[in-house]
Amino acid sequence: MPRQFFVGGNFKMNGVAKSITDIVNNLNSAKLDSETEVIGVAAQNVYDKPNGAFTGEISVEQLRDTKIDWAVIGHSERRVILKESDEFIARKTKAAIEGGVSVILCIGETLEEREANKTIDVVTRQLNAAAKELTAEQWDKVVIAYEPVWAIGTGKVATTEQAQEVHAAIRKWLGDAISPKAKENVRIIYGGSVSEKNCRELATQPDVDGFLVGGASLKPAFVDIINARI
Ligand SMILES: O=C(CO)COP(=O)(O)O
Repeated sequence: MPRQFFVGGNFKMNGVAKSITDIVNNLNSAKLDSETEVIGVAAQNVYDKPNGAFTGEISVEQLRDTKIDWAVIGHSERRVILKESDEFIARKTKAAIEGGVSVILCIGETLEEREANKTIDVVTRQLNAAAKELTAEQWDKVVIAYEPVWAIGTGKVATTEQAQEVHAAIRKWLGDAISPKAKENVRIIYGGSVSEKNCRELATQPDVDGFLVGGASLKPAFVDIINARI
């Protein structure tokens, strides 16, 4: 079975009731590619402990209770601004999956790391941390989002070759470190300045299984990105 194309919108800390209602109404009235999985509502974070005195955090159980069954974990804005470590992100990923919440696990290198030819080392380190916590079967509940930090919110998108090269390396890692099944089935999506202009070409790449869209997900053009394959 081919991997189902997967598109998520990451609104980040943007929007108020009126603007989000407009976005949702636009999506509901648009004709969306029925072969693309567009996730409903996802959390942008979750804590690794089940409950307790952790002011400001949200638990997996609380997400499930509000019918949220996806969480974005490890976004570079949390790694960089909130100083979340690979290990903490891995523990949160495990807690989410064990509690029944699927995870969009974000990884990616900074510009400095890319220029030092460390891209594959960095994404492998980030993935290895998650692999320490998860069983091979639990990777069924993970979508990996490769988001080069230098491409996020900058308008500087990775070229199709740059994206495919890293996605292929991640897929190889899945085979070597997890299982042949994970290599075949885990979706690897790209994020970083995806727009209605560049999405079609990126979507032609064999290991680009979808997108995680920031700024453009707040605009009507998000529909064109969801429909990148038609
Ligand atoms: O961070 C992103 C998605 O998680 C990407 O953001 P932009 O699409 O705004 O570059």
